[in-house]
Amino acid sequence: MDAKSQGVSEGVENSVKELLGGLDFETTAEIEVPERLIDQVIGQDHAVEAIKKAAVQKRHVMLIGSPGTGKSMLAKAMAELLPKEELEDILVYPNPEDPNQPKIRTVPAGKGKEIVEAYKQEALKKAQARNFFLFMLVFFIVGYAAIEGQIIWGIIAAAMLFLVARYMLPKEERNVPKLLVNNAERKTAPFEDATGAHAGALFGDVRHDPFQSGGLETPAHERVEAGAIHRAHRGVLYIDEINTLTIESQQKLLTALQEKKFPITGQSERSSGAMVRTEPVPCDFVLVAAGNLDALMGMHPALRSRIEGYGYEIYMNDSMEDTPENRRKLVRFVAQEVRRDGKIPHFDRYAVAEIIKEAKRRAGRRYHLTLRLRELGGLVRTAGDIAKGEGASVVRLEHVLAAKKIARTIEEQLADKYLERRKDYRLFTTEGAEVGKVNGLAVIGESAGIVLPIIAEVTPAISKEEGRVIATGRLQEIAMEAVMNVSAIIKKFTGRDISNKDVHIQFVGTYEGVEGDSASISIATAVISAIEGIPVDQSVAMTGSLSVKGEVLPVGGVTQKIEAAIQAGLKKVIIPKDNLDDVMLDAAHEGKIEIIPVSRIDEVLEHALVGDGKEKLIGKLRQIARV
Ligand SMILES: Nc1ncnc2c1ncn2[C@@H]1O[C@H](COP(=O)(O)OP(=O)(O)OP(=O)(O)O)[C@@H](O)[C@H]1O
Repeated sequence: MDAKSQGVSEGVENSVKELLGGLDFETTAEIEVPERLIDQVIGQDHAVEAIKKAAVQKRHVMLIGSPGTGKSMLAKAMAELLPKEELEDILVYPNPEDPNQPKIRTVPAGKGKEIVEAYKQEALKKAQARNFFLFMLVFFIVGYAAIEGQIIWGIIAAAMLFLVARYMLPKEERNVPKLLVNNAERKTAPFEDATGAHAGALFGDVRHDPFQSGGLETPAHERVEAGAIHRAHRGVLYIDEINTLTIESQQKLLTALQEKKFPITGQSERSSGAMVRTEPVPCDFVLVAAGNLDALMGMHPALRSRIEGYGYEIYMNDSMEDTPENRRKLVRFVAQEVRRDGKIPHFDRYAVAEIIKEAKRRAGRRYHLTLRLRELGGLVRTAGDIAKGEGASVVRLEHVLAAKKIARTIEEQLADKYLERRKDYRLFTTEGAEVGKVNGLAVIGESAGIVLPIIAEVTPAISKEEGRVIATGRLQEIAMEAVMNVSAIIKKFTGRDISNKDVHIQFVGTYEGVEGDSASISIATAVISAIEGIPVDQSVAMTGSLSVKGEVLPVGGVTQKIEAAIQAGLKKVIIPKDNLDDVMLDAAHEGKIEIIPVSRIDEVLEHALVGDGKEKLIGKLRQIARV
């Protein structure tokens, strides 16, 4: 469908084209996706280079960074780069000299299965010959007894013979080796994700045998189970949140890394498996350890230094620059995710543009695109599911917008609830004018905006020596500092001596998680309004930090704050001029509020205050500012 038939104006079409980095396509079905996983990784060029080098040199890698930026994807990609020809199968054999120390053999990949099959055939042949002999013997005994008229005794004798043969004679199948690690069907080197694995799953285990004698027991070698370190032999072992492994496990991991082989023994001390210990089992893997910065703290120093000394440590990017090239990569990302999912339809260009807009919004940084691509991929899938549910053959803009409503973060959902509750109590007003009351804006968590009303009252000082600034509501330290700065400005700009006054500032209904000094222009406005007795327009919301010179400085989360103001029904929003480029409203919010960029406090007051006295005050402020 072209722009005209979708009723899209030329202006919108141009901005979509810009968002798509100039790419021209109808749906993502036309976008080429590279074959290899490593070429699909977006925005982590440094990590990709290191992984490629590490794969050639078989080095260990440590990836540190935020969740969902592609750490496990890189580890998987590394497994694809390792040579498949070197893969081996690992077999465990019974040891006639010491049954508790099974033997270990390696053979080229694919051979293991053949060997086990051959042993089984051999055992079957022997068993068949023995059973035939046994059958003949029973037949003769019973036959002979029948001739002698002693059939009952004959049957008893035959049964006993059968039991003896069953339990006493050696069983050929007990000598069949077990295939511990089977690489026959592999198309690439193994990738083992051992995140959160307990010791048994990581280092292998020997199962407990409830029947330990009398010919009923399962031979030790059959009870041996390989661990992730063994299955990762000649491939990649990936462990996320490496610091959550016990120190003992990290120590063992270090030994396995150094020795490149590690015997398997029963992990549970009181089980019969604990007596069994195999010969060392090969585990020549590349370790890709991952985690956030905390992971480094909780890591065994020797293990860390092993990786440092024999590999690469990489810090993952959280965002990438917003360039046409990188936007094109995100277009490819949508195509990749659609193909990977396999069940959702492809996206049309407007839907992809909205995803890229969201990537800008989520970056939380000017001129950047987010690289928390797992979350963005979640949005892609939700939009796909909605489209599919409707029976649509392509995912369109409306599906992405609907998905954005569903795929809200916990913080955003919390903000919704907060807003709902506050509507009940009407903690803020959206019309009229009031003295000393301002609709400030704040963010909770990283992703949700809220309206944060601020009230200021000025009273004669209680203390005889000097007035004080008293802040109530649960203010965090930074906000408290903002209050202090503001009082300095007030003294300077109002020209009034407030040293004999107490200024009370209340953050209405604040709760944990609100922080930052982004409320300082709101505080200043509320206090100035209270001192001068000039009312504040309640249909205005504002955010911005204030310097002691009266400049309005940029703050974080403007988009989310503006969205909160729109949802609260406010008409105008004052933001720092420097934040104008950070505003990334989606289609549902665009044009719903008047955005006023400002760079000085007098501009804030110009737009926020109403009534007499206003012009005089602002004139005075400007005069002071010029001095
Ligand atoms: N840099 C990237 N390039 C392309 N796709 C990505 C990237 N990062 C994440 N993805 C997508 O998100 C999915 C999840 O990412 P992945 O599991 O690799 O994240 P992670 O960093 O290992 O997160 P965690 O530490 O929480 O496990 C990937 O399978 C892929 O679809």
